[in-house]
Formats: sequence, structure tokens, C-alpha cells
Amino acid sequence: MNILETIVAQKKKEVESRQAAVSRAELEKRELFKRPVLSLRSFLLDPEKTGIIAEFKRKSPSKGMINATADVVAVTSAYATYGASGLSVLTDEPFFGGSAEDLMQARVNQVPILRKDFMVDEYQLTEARAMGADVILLIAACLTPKEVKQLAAAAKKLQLEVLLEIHNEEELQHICDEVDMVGVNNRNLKTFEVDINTSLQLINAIPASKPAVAESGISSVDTIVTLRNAGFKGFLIGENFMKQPDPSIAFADFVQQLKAKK
Ligand SMILES: O=C(O)c1ccccc1NCC(=O)[C@H](O)[C@H](O)COP(=O)(O)O
Repeated sequence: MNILETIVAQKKKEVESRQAAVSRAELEKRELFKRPVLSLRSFLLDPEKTGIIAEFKRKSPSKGMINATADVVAVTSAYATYGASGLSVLTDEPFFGGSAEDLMQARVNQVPILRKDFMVDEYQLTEARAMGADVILLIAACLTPKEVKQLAAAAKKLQLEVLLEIHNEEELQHICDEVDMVGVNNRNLKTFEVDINTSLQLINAIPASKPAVAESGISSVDTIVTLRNAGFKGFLIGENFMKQPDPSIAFADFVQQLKAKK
């Protein structure tokens, strides 16, 4: 089994046990379930904003522990204050050290929040809404085109936006009307190598109506400029900030450098 298959197998078990403990009807009664959502798509299309989706990521399968001590409210609030167009919060516990609690705490911020997890079941969409997320991620590598369409349609019924993640040309087949944005992950999930050319090679095949997001391995403002010139509207960045002793300061410096490039 590759890492994605391992994660998905674990995810299916987890979802089954959470569903047995808390029904969808119960999740729908939660306060955060009723809040109006913020549109990441609109934030990414705003030329005054940075386009950066800053990720709160404690650890990962490729890097192991990245930051064991960062405080989710302090870091995500700094990201929002210094110009993130969106926040991405990992809610997977076993592989990324995240939690629903992290996302609920990050909800103090008035910027769109992506629930970063491996979505395999509609139950997780209701959970996402109930924890205060605005956007969910669907990963083409672990879903069929039919499953993407079904999950994306169910997300729209909950007013959630959908970011579809692809890794190669074949996965362009997963793009459907129901997805709002298309992400290209530069990380090869078999070798963990990151290559920005993955984004640059796929951008022209992504429909102009779906803002494109370059994901993973971004660590310089020059890379953002290159990706932006190629047509990307969003830039998902995790490790580059989280690995610093103070991710908040690292993010503020990065945005200052980016603004100087304009
Ligand atoms: O990050 C990993 O090691 C990883 C392994 C297996 C599946 C997914 C993985 N990452 C998810 C992501 O998409 C990244 O967290 C996100 O794009 C940010 O990447 P980075 O800026 O390189 O931290």
C-alpha cells in the first residue's frame, strides 16, 4: 500500500466509528453549522489580496514532526492579520497531528478556512460544516470522478466550497461543474518529491472559470511570482512557515517581500 492508500484505509475506519458516536442530525444542531460561510474563491480572485492559503501543519508523512509547540490561535491569527487569503487547517490526527479542535479554534479568524483532510464520506462534509470550515478538499488520487461529483454536490448543499486536488493530466478528468477551484499538488505522493513544474505543466488545462491553486513545496516569493504569471490565483503553503521557530514572523516577512515584488 502507498501512503495515500494507508491514510484512506485508516480514514474509512475513523469515519465509521465517529459516525456511530455522533449522528449527522446532532452535528447539524451545532452553533457553527449555522454560520454563513466565507468564499475562498472570492478571496482568491481579489487582486488586492496575496492569494496565499497558509496552512497550520504540525507534522507530515514526508517530514515527520515540523512544529510540536505552535499555538493554533496565535499562528492562524497572525496569518490572517498579515494577509493570508485563506487558512488551511489539518484535521487528520494520526498522520498530520491535527484535529477538529484546531479548526474550531482557528475559526476566531474572519478569513475562509479549508478543512484539510482526506474526504471519503459525506459524513465528513457535515463534520466540516459543524466545525466551522468554509471549504473542503477532494483529492482526485483517492476518489473516482463519480465520487468527486457526488461529494462535491453534497458539499454544495451544505454551502461549502470545493477545492479539487489533482497531481497529473489524467486527474483532469475529475474536474466537474460542482468543484469551485482546482489545486495542483506539486508533491508526488509516492516519492514525496516536490516539483513546481507539476503546476506549471497543468495550468493551461485547468478551466479559466475555476481559480487554480498551486500546492506544496513553495518556499520563495519568486516562485509565487512565477506561478502567478502562469495563471495561478492561490498558493497553499504549510511547511515553509511552520518549520520556523516563529511561523507568525516568518509569514509576515514573506508577505512583506511579496508586496515589494508587485
Ligand atoms: O505533506 C505531506 O507529507 C503529505 C503526505 C501525504 C499526503 C499529503 C501530504 N501533504 C498534504 C498537502 O497537500 C500539504 O500539506 C500542502 O500542500 C502544503 O504543503 P507544504 O507547503 O509543502 O507543507
